[in-house]
Amino acid sequence: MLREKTLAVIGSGMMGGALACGLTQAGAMLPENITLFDTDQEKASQLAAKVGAGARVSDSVTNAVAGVDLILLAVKPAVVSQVLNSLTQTIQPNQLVLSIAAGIRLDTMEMHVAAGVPIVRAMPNTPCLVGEGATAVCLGTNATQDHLKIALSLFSAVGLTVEVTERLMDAVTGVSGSGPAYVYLMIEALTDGGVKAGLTRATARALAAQTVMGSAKMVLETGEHPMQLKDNVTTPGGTTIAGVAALERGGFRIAVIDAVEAAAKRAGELS
Ligand SMILES: NC(=O)C1=CN([C@@H]2O[C@H](COP(=O)(O)OP(=O)(O)OC[C@H]3O[C@@H](n4cnc5c(N)ncnc54)[C@H](OP(=O)(O)O)[C@@H]3O)[C@@H](O)[C@H]2O)C=CC1
Ligand SMILES: O=C(O)[C@@H]1CCC=N1
Repeated sequence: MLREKTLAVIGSGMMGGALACGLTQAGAMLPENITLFDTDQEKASQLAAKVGAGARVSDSVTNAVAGVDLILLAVKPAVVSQVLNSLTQTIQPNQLVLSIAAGIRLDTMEMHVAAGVPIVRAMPNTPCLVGEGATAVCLGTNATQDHLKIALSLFSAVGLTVEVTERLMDAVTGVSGSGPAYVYLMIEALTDGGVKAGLTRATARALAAQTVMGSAKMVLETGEHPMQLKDNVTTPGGTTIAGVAALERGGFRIAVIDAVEAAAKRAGELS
């Protein structure tokens, strides 16, 4: 179903790039069905080369979206309304707008499109690039179950996808939209710890990243509570409990909770 669709990606930055490349790498979309637009045309051309042979670059946002099935808004939140305003006459109700902008609500976007245009709001994350994204979607007033199916098939091609009510989108942004950054800090810190303990940086980084990936897979695949999985690692009187105690002394858990809360609050401010 998705492979026959045409897609315009507006904004060739980190997330537009992660989705466009992730979708073609997964074989979910054909490069020749993807048109890229960015105010910096060179950036769009560089992305097109990564998306694959046949990916198009448009010289204007109007030309990019005219007649395509799907329009992915991957610009910064502050310019979403401006981009939609410039396209009010162009976007038709038989097209589907997908916005990934943090904080920008459906009702705000609906004010800038013609009557009947369906919009799906989504919050993906950068691991979509490697098919391991986590995305939440919610439907605008004119979006039907068919539009939901299309959105789910698009984001599910590059990872896990859930549907939430819109009031939870800022929370999603705090957990999984921004979450990869917290995990990278953890990987970097684990790596530094390994280097401090005598490992080469390359070895420490590989071990740290694989440990994060393996631990995440254990949570997803065993269905066990993370606390149980943690207990399974902590041999009585052993090494792990010494490390866990050090993390608790450093306020690790509350620091992560505060990070999610701060990011969610910031998403709310962007609206
Ligand atoms: N990065 C992430 O992990 C995630 C980001 N998002 C959302 O995705 C969106 C994009 O974020 P991100 O990719 O990080 O940002 P980037 O700045 O990397 O990408 C946005 C791109 O859009 C370009 N741009 C600016 N104005 C226009 C315009 N009018 N028309 C077309 N292109 C334009 C920007 O150019 P210039 O740099 O010159 O402004 C830039 O190249 C944001 O709304 C963000 O909230 C959602 C989930 C995760
Ligand atoms: O930092 C940001 O605002 C975007 C939204 C979620 C991840 N990156």
